[in-house]
Amino acid sequence: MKIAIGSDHAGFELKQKVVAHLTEQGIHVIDVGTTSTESTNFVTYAVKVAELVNANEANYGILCCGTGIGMSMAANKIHGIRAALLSDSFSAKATKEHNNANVICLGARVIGESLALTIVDTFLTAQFQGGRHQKRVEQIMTLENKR
Ligand SMILES: O=C(CO)[C@H](O)[C@H](O)COP(=O)(O)O
Repeated sequence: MKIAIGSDHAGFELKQKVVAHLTEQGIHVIDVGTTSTESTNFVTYAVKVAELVNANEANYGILCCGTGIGMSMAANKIHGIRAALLSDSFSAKATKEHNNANVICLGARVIGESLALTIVDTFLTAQFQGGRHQKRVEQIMTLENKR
């Protein structure tokens, strides 16, 4: 499995924790930056991660900013991306099982490191259930074709 990950300055420290956590598990991580806590703009990293997911160079994307909100807004503007802003493990499981999310967004100023890592693990190990959810995911994808 390959994971693309990115953050702005506010999400940088959490991103580093997630990178270390995934690398320890032998997961291939593509880190698109940022590389410090120096102020930067989150949209740049949301686009880089989204493009890696769309190019199938990464199976999933993880985005960290202060709230996760801006990252989710930006990522969801990119064709093919279904980004979920997560702050609990129930939703982390459900968004893979029901929505087949391909990007998750975390708010470093909202949730702690431990919960963030639990959310990441829960999302990555859950499986899309298909069935009744397949049509709903297709309906979401149809929406972006109408834009
Ligand atoms: O959460 C975010 C976007 O949703 C950003 O991380 C946040 O807006 C950055 O704020 P600041 O420039 O004041 O550190």
